[in-house]
Amino acid sequence: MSASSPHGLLINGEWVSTSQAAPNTNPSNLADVVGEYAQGDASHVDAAVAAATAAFPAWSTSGIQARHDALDKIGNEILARREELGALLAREEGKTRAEGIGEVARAGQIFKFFAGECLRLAGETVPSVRPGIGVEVTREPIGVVGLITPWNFPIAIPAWKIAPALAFGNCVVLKPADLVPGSAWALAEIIHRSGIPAGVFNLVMGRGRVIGEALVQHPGVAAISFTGSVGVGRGIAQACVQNGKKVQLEMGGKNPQVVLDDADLAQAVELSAQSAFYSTGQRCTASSRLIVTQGIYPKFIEALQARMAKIKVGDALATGTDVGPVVSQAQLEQDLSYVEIAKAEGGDAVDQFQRCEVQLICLGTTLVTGGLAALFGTAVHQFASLFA
Ligand SMILES: NC(=O)C1=CN([C@@H]2O[C@H](COP(=O)(O)OP(=O)(O)OC[C@H]3O[C@@H](n4cnc5c(N)ncnc54)[C@H](O)[C@@H]3O)[C@@H](O)[C@H]2O)C=CC1
Ligand SMILES: O=Cc1ccc(S(=O)(=O)O)cc1
Repeated sequence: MSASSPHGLLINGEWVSTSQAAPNTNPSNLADVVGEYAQGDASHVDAAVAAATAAFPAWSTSGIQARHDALDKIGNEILARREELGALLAREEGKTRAEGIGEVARAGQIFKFFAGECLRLAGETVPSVRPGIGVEVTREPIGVVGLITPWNFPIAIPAWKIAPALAFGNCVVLKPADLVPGSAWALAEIIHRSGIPAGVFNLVMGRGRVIGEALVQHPGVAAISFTGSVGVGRGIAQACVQNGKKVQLEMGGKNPQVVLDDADLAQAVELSAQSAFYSTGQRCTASSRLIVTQGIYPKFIEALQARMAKIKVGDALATGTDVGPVVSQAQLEQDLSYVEIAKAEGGDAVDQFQRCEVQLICLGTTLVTGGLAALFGTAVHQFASLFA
């Protein structure tokens, strides 16, 4: 098939169509379908792993200059197309256009950084305790790596994982998040045209329980790198240990922001507002818990509420929007359930809360005050523009 819609899988350097495809919907406007994207099954994982396995001997010995040149070229194209790809990202994920462009630029820089790393591959020689014996430490590729990525950074997190894997001579099967296949597909298309050999990089889109699990269970996959929820990550860790695979996990976090009596009020308010609400709070580094000492508490809360009132929530692509929609209806429902938990755990009031027009999946910005020690006692990674 061609690279046109429905967007196919990339296996062994070929675009592959499937019997199933899924729409990629704009969370700012549910009537806007970004595109149809192929949904693979376990047989596509088998084919992608076989292609990557076949490509591995040549790629892993291809030389650092060839790998540098490929990654540098990919990085340059991403950077040159940052506006277009940033708009696509904002359209499919709901972060604002500026945030989308910033993320795309970051992805381009990541490829260029790892292009540089190809050229300074180093090892170590260390003396042994046994006379006349030397110890040499070298870094070697491990084979085929399966990369499973989340929806909140649809291009930067794939870039974090793909670029170093390729730089050090591994071959890749990427399974992007089902909600946001568009940015990953665009990235795959750029990688495909960069001239890297067929099979070195493969894209298999589809459901986590189908494609993700098939990758994790596949005997031909030497390592898995995963970013996503705690529950899924735990299951992946167990399966990888059982199957003798290397595994790298980045899962939920719960980031508190501490504001002490002697804080610079304006700076503390700005950092808190940016950290909690921008990117719709859908960021591993977002703060979701505020710990404020008593001396500054009243003026801090008042100033934070005034700052929140200025945040414009709306269509991610519209001029002037500060905070775009929540990524999906399911995530919105999860976010709303956290507001209820916060209230049930002793929150006094929901001070700011906006829901947008029918077409928008929006949470708005929410602050729950009071009972701070009790609030969200569980280590929930809430991913909502919500401060408790
Ligand atoms: N630390 C972070 O950056 C992230 C944290 N999260 C947290 O996870 C919550 C839920 O987000 P989800 O998208 O539902 O995360 P998720 O963990 O379900 O999905 C992440 C990736 O894993 C895949 N996946 C799902 N089930 C799988 C399975 N059984 N085996 C292998 N792969 C599987 C998904 O298709 C996706 O590509 C968020 O609300 C947030 O709290 C989500 C994304 C990123
Ligand atoms: O989810 C957390 C996250 C993901 C990506 C980045 S960056 O764009 O690479 O800086 C930051 C935070």
